[in-house]
Amino acid sequence: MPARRSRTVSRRRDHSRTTLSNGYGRTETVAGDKDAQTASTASSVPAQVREQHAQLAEQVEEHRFRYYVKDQPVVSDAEFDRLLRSLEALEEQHPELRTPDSPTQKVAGAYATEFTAVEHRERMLSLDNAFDDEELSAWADRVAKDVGTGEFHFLCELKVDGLAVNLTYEHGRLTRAATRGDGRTGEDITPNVRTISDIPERLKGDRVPELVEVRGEVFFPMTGFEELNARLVAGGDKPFANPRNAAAGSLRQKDPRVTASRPLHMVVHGIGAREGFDIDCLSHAYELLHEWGLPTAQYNRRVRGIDEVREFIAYFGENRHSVEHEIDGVVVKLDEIPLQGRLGSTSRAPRWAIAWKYAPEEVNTKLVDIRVGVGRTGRVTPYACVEPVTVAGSEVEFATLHNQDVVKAKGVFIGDTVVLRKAGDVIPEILGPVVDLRDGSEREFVMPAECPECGTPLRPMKEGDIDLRCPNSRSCPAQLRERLFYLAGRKCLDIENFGYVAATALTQPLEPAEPPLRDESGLFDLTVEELLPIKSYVLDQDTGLPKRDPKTGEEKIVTFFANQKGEAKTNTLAMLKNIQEAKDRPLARIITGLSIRHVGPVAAEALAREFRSLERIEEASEEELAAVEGVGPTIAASLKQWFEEDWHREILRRWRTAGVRMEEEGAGDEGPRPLAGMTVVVTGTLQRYTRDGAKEALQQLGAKVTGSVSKKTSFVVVGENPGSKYDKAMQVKVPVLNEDGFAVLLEQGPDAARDVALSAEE
Ligand SMILES: NC(=O)c1ccc[n+]([C@@H]2O[C@H](COP(=O)([O-])OP(=O)(O)OC[C@H]3O[C@@H](n4cnc5c(N)ncnc54)[C@H](O)[C@@H]3O)[C@@H](O)[C@H]2O)c1
Ligand SMILES: [Zn+2]
Repeated sequence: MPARRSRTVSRRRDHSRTTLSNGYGRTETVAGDKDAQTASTASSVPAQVREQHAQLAEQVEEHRFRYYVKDQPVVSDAEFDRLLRSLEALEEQHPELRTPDSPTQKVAGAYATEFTAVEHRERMLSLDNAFDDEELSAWADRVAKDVGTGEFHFLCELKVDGLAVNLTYEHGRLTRAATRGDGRTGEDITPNVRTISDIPERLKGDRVPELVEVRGEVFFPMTGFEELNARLVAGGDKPFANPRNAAAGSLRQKDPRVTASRPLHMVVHGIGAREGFDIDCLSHAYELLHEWGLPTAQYNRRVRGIDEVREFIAYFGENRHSVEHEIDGVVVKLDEIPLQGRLGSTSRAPRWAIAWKYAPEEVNTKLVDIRVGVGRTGRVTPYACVEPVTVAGSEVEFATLHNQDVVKAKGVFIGDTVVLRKAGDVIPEILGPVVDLRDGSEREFVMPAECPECGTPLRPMKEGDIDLRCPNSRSCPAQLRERLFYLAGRKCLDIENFGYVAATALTQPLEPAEPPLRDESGLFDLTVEELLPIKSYVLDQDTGLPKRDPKTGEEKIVTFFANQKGEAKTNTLAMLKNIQEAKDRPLARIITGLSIRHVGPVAAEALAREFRSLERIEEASEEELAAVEGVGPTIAASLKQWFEEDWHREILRRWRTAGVRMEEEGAGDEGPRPLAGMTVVVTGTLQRYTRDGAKEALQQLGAKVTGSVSKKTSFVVVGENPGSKYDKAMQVKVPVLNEDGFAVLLEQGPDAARDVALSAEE
């Protein structure tokens, strides 16, 4: 890099006024006072409009400075885009205001004094945006018109949300890397970029060019973001508000060792100055760059017409999160390079490309409070209450925070402005705080010592657990309500007309004093007479707090089961009928509904398949439980603990008395169970049975099928290519059956099978 090209920026604070003076040099300015004065004397634009324009321009400049130079924006991209759009609209009405100095006319960005300023050989531009289909079509029409009669293609690319870099390769060697800066001059970040493993130091192959400027986006993968913030906070440093800022902040470091410690990646999305090779299309250029070892995008698609562009946009609108980096849109480009030249560029953006923006998934909002909720297994989880905002099409008021360590790791304080993200159907989450907006009034979250609903002191279930729990599992109103709601829900008994309000009313009525249910044992004994007098709050499912009437502000109280005449509502009768019908649900659903810690639908299925009745599960030893595929030691221990509680066994007793079927259908009436109590392991490939088929045949006869061989194993059945289980069986002297021996076991029973078993001595 020739020295005459570089200079530090501090000396470049020349014409007109800057909006911020904090030691950073800035090339961007709002229209200087002098311009404004000359213009105001000669123009018809009212002073008020002029003032409004100046203010807007200043705001835009300030936000750009915070975004590009400080890597700490204080507003969301959507908010920023709105500001810029209003500025453009104002200039549309009053074209005189659109001076070359206006922020609408320039490539946004600047360069900080910490870095050496370097000039790009070819300018780096921004992109024009399309926010709706009309804007997209207008652009495409214009391209078609300017291209004329010739054939052309669109190249669709993902718009990676990171920061732009320019890599200069001379004779195949990386000689310089720079940020975009103001488009002409960027910051020299060569040592930092050399630490990114995606970016080759030398280009591969024997056709490397004399010179090429490669443009791309450096990004921070979503998966590494939480970890980075946790690390920063633990070290007393400020967390980043989102992955984009983390990428920019990590790359723009004085000390490249810091950059090296961050998991940065790059995707190539353009080409600048070049010598020593020719290309006809951008897509071909990417192929070349790929051959040279550069990280080109894998999702680009070259298409013929705007309809195919729309398909691409729609596809990635749906599959936005299948990509390893954040995307905020799609960039559509004219692929043919000579035609690009014919269309040319404005002062800030090429006319041959446009960026389609997807609806933003990130917004800034205020973190009003952090409260805790109690789940059905007693786990107490902090959640964020934010000033309501609309994001990804829905209004968000709460975001999950998982546990107190997560709150700490995110580095957020109550009172912070935070970046909230809602991606698709995913539960909203808080990414990070906007540290630059703190005023000192923010306070750290402290985990409460007591259950917010029953006042019992919270504690970890066992030593070393991060999660705190309310140990009052039987009568903590929150736990009981959540358990009942879950029990009645889709995954379990699937009782219609039994939702959160019913669960609340049955367990914590305001009237009468005595609730119909003190735990779930009485569920099947409920009578209509008990339900009619009940009055209760309507609790918010997210917070557990009473909902209020929006008009009066008063807490809502409902008579949920009776109509105004005091008679049962249709829904109430339907609910009671549905409860009775639920007695016949499959065993797995009943098990799931017990809210045994760690026992979800999958484990419940495995247990039901293996033991076929709740009684047998209760009788099984911890070892036997753990041996079941899909169960394992944690769940086995949890099951044992659960059955130790008297009130848990009482639930089962009362349900049984009420007629709940606690056995697998057909259990008990499938005839003799000659293999009851036996444990069998199947290994290797059998000819006449699939693995599952063999298992089922054994289970029907009462045997338990497990995955590991021990002294207690009754038989090991071996097919072709058995593994170490066969050796183990020989070692511990368990009878081994080949496929014929297996048939004997199924048809004639264990004694006959023992006679035909292969023994260790053989
Ligand atoms: N929150 C704030 O305060 C704030 C301030 C300034 C800018 N911004 C945000 O920054 C963006 C505007 O920045 P901009 O002027 O760089 O324009 P832009 O992001 O709309 O488009 C240009 C940039 O897109 C990037 N890009 C990603 N994928 C690309 C691809 N496949 N092909 C070509 N380019 C690709 C390049 O880095 C290029 O420089 C907006 O999203 C804006 O909201 C936010
Ligand atoms: Zn409690």
